[in-house]
Amino acid sequence: MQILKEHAKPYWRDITFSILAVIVMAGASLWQPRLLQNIMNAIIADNQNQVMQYGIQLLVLAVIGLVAGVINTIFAAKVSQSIAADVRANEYKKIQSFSFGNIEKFSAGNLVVRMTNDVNQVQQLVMMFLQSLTRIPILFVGAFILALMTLPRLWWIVVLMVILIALSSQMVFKQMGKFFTRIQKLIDKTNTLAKENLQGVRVVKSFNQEQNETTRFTENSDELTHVNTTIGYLFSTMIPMFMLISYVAIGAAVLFVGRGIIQHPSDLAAITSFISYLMQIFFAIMIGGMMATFASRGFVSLARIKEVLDTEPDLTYDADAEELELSGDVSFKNVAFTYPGDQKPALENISFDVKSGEMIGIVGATGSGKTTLAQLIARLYDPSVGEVTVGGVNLKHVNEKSLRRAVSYVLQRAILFSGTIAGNLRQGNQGASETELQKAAEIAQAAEFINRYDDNFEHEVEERSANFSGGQKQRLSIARGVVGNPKILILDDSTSALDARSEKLVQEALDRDLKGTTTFVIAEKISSVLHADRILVLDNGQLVGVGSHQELLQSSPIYTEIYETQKAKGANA
Ligand SMILES: Nc1ncnc2c1ncn2[C@@H]1O[C@H](COP(=O)(O)OP(=O)(O)OP(=O)(O)O)[C@@H](O)[C@H]1O
Repeated sequence: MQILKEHAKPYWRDITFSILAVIVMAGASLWQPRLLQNIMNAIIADNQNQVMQYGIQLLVLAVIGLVAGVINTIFAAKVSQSIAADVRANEYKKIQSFSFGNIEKFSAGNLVVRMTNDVNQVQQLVMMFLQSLTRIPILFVGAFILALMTLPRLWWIVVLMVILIALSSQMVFKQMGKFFTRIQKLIDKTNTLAKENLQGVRVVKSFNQEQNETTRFTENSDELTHVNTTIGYLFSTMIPMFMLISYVAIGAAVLFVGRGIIQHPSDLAAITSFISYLMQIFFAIMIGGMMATFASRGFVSLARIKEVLDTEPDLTYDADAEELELSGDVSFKNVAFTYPGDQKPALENISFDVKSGEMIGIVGATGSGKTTLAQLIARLYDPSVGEVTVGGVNLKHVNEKSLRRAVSYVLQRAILFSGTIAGNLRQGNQGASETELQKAAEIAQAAEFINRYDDNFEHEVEERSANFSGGQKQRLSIARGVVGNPKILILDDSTSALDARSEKLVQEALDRDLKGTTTFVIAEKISSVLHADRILVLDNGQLVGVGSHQELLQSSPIYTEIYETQKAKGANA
């Protein structure tokens, strides 16, 4: 609720107009039966003048109600759309401040649902609130009082009908509330399944998993349909049930009034207006109940959005930290790191110093902690123990801009964004000139294929970069990494999709053109780091060897074993 209050503040004027319009609407609805009663009495009394007078009043009232309805809808739609847009923007802004760890905790798919489906629910909640929240109580209380005033001796019919409808609607709506929570969870799951399936479409197809994937998705989708249908059934039984109660009430009223109608002819007009009020009470309870149930769905969404907005980024930058030109020196001092929720540390007791301009290879078995180490240099996570410094500055106190300018991290999986090649490369350096783009592309061995396009760097990158091969994506990703001429470049297995010749050309170009840059090359194949100044050998999260290739062959059994195994397989040919 706090979120709604905060986001509603800028729109208080529109909200006031909308609520005023709704009050007028409710007033018009309540006054209509009264006027009809007056018209009928005038007809019975054969007073043509009064019939005309009330008839005109009825017409004016209808127009007022209509205009108020339109005004209410316009303002309610405007306010609900604006609040939803603000909530969505704030959520997006918050998510941008999240660390890797924060995002992993929610999962990307789940965050997308919280920014789309949940925001839509909140928008509907606001709309409903502005259209019905004031109207329903006014209508209920007004119709209740007016019904009693119209035919006071039938008070017991009104009270009995209210009790019966309220009790049965409470039963039905309580049941529905449970289903709405379940629907939300199923929508989350459906989205995750669809996203996983489409993103991993190549795996699905190559492993012939279409049938299994379809079954998994269908089961979930069927359950969603089942819950939605059950809600539909509940509605379809609820409405006739409520109608029955109100018709019995109307029947009773007609019966009791009908007996004395000859003695009291004015009761004929009163009974029509009494019936109208009974119907208004009935609709107020039913719509109020429905609103409360739908609102419960909106409140579930609000709570999910609140969870995102209330999450503190677990990695923040000191706003007062001075912007510096960081050097390429990197130090790890007794660093240990455990992923959130994990028991076992991914890295333990890591210490080393790297000087500007050095080329450092990082090798080790799968899961030994190579990527984790690289992520600590780029400050995607903070170490659990110890400290990491870049250019002599502890990363916990570094200026964010300085760090991003100094460190460029080319990820294991090349990810490009839809747009143009130039747009993607400039993510590494917004102000890069055409010449700088060309230079970066040449280092990454991407110039050759980019220059083959008529539109060169303006060539389009499709969604999920589907129009590029794995090797081309990696080259573009490397080009993006070097275009800013970083002080520190981390290549996390970034040449794995390149043939041996291209890989060698990239390494030679890096040696030649990024001379002062400290380069960390994470590689599965030792052949990729043979020429490194030093190689760090990781094993099960521990640093078990540091030295040149030749030194490690003398000093590190683990390194020698990996090297020999790869040599035997011809991997380093
Ligand atoms: N996001 C994560 N959450 C929890 N545990 C993780 C996460 N990422 C990695 N790990 C765990 O941390 C350990 C080190 O993983 P890391 O990715 O650093 O290894 P790696 O040497 O780079 O492996 P590879 O060569 O396969 O890329 C592994 O045991 C892995 O399961």
